[in-house]
Amino acid sequence: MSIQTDDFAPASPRLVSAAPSSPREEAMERALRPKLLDEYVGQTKAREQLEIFIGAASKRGEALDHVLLFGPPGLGKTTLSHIIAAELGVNLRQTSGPVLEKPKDLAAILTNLERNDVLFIDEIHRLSPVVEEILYPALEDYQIDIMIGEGPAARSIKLDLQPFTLVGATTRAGMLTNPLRDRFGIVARLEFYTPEELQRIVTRSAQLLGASIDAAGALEIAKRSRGTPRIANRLLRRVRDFAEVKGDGRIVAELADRALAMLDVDPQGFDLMDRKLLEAVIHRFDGGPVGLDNVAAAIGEESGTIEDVIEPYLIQQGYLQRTPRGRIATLAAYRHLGLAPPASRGSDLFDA
Ligand SMILES: Nc1ncnc2c1ncn2[C@@H]1O[C@H](COP(=O)(O)OP(=O)(O)OP(=O)(O)O)[C@@H](O)[C@H]1O
Ligand SMILES: [Mg+2]
Repeated sequence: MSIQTDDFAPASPRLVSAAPSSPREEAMERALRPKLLDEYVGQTKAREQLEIFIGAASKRGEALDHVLLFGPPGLGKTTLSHIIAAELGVNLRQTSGPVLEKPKDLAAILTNLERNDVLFIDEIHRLSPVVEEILYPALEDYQIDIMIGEGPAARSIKLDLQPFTLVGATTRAGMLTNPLRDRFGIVARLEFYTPEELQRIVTRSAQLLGASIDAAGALEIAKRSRGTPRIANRLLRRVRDFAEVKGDGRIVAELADRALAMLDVDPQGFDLMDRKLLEAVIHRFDGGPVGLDNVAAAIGEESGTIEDVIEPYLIQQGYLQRTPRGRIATLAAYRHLGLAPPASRGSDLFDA
């Protein structure tokens, strides 16, 4: 009997979590992934940079400079790494920081790369220091030093590699060591998408899924997706289910609104977790400033998850501020929760 891996997914994964929630969802994502730069919506700055550098490298028949992609989960880092390889017309070899336990794991991959191939290392901030060490000469001179033999007879030999491009992805650029960061010639920071960009993504995905949607329906989903394509595609699938059961299958704004309200995704795209975080800062810590660890303890969430997944969007949207003294809830947060801001607060803290 075959086992459905989906059965092991948490019973109710956070609907607007930016992380993929199940193997089934990952398969769906692969199907919706744009394959070429032209289909990749938004991220104008990163796209323009890459277009030029990829064009130039291809023209010269050289390997593209090493690329670092960073930004919150679900914004398209993995997608972009596949596109880079496809645009260069080379193979993509994919691995991740935590998978590469020993130097020889990385050496095996490096020595098997063909000329100008792309090596994609996801979660590159989690490389172990010994593995990172052999990466430096590989990136700089396309060479690695490996040890052969053991004990007193052991010696190190240099091996030449084919020229290649490392594409590193991370949600935490701040956790990269300086020597590693310095070795990337191209650094692209992925930004949250605008509602209009997400509307294009939702429309395209609906087409691929054979779902019927109008422009306003797509925009309603887009506005409630926390600036994140992964969430937009997930909400689209849920709304489509709703449309098939409660409507005539067509996704229009009013139906999308009803479906998302039922799923507890509010008009800003915030879910229970976002509201819990803002409420904790306001009610338990008088609006802040409060340290990350205290917030984490108050809402029972890991501080890493708060920092990488929950708070970047709240900060970008101006609901939360990160200051040296801790997190502060802004006036917008009070308003969003229907609360009166404390009179004692200087209004200079808040954006008007
Ligand atoms: N620019 C884009 N245009 C269209 N679709 C996109 C774009 N970026 C991402 N997507 C969609 O969002 C999904 C998630 O993207 P992806 O897996 O590349 O994110 P990620 O940044 O690698 O996330 P993580 O940090 O979790 O690894 C993809 O399946 C893809 O369909
Ligand atoms: Mg990824």
